[in-house]
Amino acid sequence: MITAENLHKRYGAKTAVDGISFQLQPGKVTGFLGPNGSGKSTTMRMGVGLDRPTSGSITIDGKPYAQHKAPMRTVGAVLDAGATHPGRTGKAHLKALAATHKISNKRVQEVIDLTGLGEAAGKRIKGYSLGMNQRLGIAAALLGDPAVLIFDEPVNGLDPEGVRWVRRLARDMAAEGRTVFFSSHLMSEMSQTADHLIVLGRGRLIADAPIHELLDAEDQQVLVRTEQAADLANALSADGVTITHLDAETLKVGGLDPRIIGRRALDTQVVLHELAPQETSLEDQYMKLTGDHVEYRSGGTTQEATQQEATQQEVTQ
Ligand SMILES: Nc1ncnc2c1ncn2[C@@H]1O[C@H](COP(=O)(O)OP(=O)(O)OP(=O)(O)O)[C@@H](O)[C@H]1O
Repeated sequence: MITAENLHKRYGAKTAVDGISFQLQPGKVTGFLGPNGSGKSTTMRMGVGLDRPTSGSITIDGKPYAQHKAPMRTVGAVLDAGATHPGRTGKAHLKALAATHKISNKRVQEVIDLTGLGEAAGKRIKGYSLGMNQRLGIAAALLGDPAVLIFDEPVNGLDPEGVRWVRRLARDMAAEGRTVFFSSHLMSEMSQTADHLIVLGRGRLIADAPIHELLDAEDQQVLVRTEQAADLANALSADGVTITHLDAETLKVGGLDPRIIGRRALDTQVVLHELAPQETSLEDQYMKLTGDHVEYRSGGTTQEATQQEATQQEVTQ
């Protein structure tokens, strides 16, 4: 279990993490989302003792990382997959790490097999592709068979097969009862991998919820097709209901459950040709949540920026 309590980190005048609290549960993949510079890596680094909180705490199973006697057996982390000795072979690197925790060579071979490093394990790390480096980082994290896994952007630079592999690994590890904390800014990745999401914006917590809640909580839109669009719009109109006429026979309805729309149509003898709830994508949801918390914005027109701000206002209202 990973617990953050009022965690702060400042670098000089820069506040990287601004008073966040959360508790991650075992048996779940928790996705850690946020725009560039929002404090994800800093939080993870503090989790494994590579950075010290300015105030507050982050603990693993009730203790700061550094106080665990055999940290590799408690937490496996992939924070900077490139942090290896380039002249060593992957296997030598893993053996050296294993030796620090009295982990057997048998286990070294197990993680080599588990991560699909295969023959590459016998080659020097300097010749590794980004994907091989990621696999090596993950192999190192798994060496101590830890109950907590912290992966910072583990799918970065991986090919589609590699991405699928990491996704499956994260799910399998959680299914075994481990706590899996996984950062990415690929929303599609999160929607397929995470059970729970923690979203940061400019160092602050802006969401901490099961993924389905983030998707369902949104005012779901329902597409309705009928030749009696005007009659149906009349029957549905009420406070809190938004109705957009997309064309003469198509309405987009917000603020009403599709079952209620169907029931009203029946009551008013309107024949429906289509009644289709529109999926809110995690991507949309994420843009809405973080719209106001982006530190590094890519060049866009003023209109785009204004629209983004308008969207944010809708969310906060
Ligand atoms: N060692 C450091 N010294 C000074 N500022 C830092 C340091 N590390 C991080 N920062 C700043 O803290 C903020 C948070 O950075 P962090 O790397 O944690 O964000 P992130 O969410 O992981 O971003 P990304 O998705 O780009 O990796 C950024 O503004 C960053 O520039």
